[in-house]
Amino acid sequence: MWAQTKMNELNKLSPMKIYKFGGASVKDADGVRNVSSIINRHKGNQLLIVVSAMGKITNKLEDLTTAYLNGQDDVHQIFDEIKGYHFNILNELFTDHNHPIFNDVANTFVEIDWLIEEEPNDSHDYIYDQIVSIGELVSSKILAAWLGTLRENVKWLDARNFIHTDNTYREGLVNWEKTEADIQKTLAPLLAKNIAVTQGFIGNTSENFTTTLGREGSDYSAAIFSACLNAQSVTIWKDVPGVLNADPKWFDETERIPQLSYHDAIELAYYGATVIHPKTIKPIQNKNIPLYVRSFVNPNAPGTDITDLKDHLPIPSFIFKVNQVLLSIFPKDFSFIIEENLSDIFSLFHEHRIKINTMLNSAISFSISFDYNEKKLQKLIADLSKHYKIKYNTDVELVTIRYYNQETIDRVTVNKNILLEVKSRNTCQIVMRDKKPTE
Ligand SMILES: Nc1ncnc2c1ncn2[C@@H]1O[C@H](COP(=O)(O)OP(=O)(O)O)[C@@H](O)[C@H]1O
Ligand SMILES: N[C@@H](CC(=O)OP(=O)(O)O)C(=O)O
Repeated sequence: MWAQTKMNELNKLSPMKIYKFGGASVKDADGVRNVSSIINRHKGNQLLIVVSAMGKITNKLEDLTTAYLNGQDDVHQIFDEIKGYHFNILNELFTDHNHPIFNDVANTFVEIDWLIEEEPNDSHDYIYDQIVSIGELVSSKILAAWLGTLRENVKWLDARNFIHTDNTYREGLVNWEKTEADIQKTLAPLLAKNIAVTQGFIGNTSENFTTTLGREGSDYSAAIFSACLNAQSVTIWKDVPGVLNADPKWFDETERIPQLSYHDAIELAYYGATVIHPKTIKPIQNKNIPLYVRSFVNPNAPGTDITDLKDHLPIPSFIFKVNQVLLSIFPKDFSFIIEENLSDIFSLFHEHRIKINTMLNSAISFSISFDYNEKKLQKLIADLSKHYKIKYNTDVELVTIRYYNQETIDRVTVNKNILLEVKSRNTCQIVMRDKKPTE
């Protein structure tokens, strides 16, 4: 009660805002300039900027990790490409090559140099986090340095001093109590006098080792900071005009959703609308903080406001996932699938870190669709086959329609064979594949 009153007072006095910029927004020097000009429109302090690694650098850092762990010859070549990419951006931004940012970035990369000199004896997930986190550290340093040429009171902050996690490397679980305490004690007073640039995606264990929060986790970082600061709002700047009723990469005619409830946003993100990371909404919903999705290409355009709106989505929304596996599991003796079998099956999915996208059970089979990954699939099948008979199809698609009707189902299933269909009151999921020309 006391803490809540104190937080409300703090909020009244210092209405902080959070801006989150993803990799696409800072993929080159023009991107850094554009992002800085968006930030620069904000008057005064009390702004925290959360930034991801530049462009597709996280994928490149993943390649580097794999090459190092496998002892491949191209480790140094991949690392040089990563460094070259960042130094090209720096050279384009800063004419003064004595600017301290050049050394700062070089020193950050030295962490990787030291690591890859040694044999990879630590756990693979630990090594992954130590390498991949460098992407966010470098991008935030570059953005802060460039912003510092445009305005005063810009501070670079290490998110690892605030976001505390357990030691589940690659999927750090946030210690909310410790995180909130540090953010309120140290970050809130700093933001009163500065605007700060920090990293998405990364955290720290109690033993001071870097963790990551799961791929695409920077939106989630922005939500953690917002919730712990009791911020006035959080804005995530994207390459799209807002949340649309389908991914424009797959759908030609999309519509922007101007207002969205937290509830619908959670559902869309959960089913795979990649515009928002699924973990993002809950922390800010708990504090009733509005989430604005805006276009960094057109920063004055209206976008989408995600709030505690009571109305549901005004139009049906579609989420496509390609490259799915549909796997059906049968008891070897053709007995019924019972709770004990389900418990076995779910444990194996959990053990192999496979996220279930949809499932359906019948008397003698249980069918599940999930993202295709050859290695994980083969290991899962090997384990399941000990007790069950397995049938599976790869290369199938999953479409989820929120607020569906027959017309929308007919629209997405033209020339498709439906392999599985699951309906709840508001959501329909269909696993399907292209009809063969003879069908
Ligand atoms: N319903 C949707 N509305 C808008 N964009 C969507 C939707 N579903 C998927 N997307 C995709 O999300 C992308 C933006 O998210 P993402 O690439 O993760 O951003 P960032 O990495 O910059 O944070 C868009 O380019 C778009 O292809
Ligand atoms: N760079 C990390 C974290 C992230 O969220 O990035 P982005 O905001 O560009 O999706 C990743 O690619 O997974």
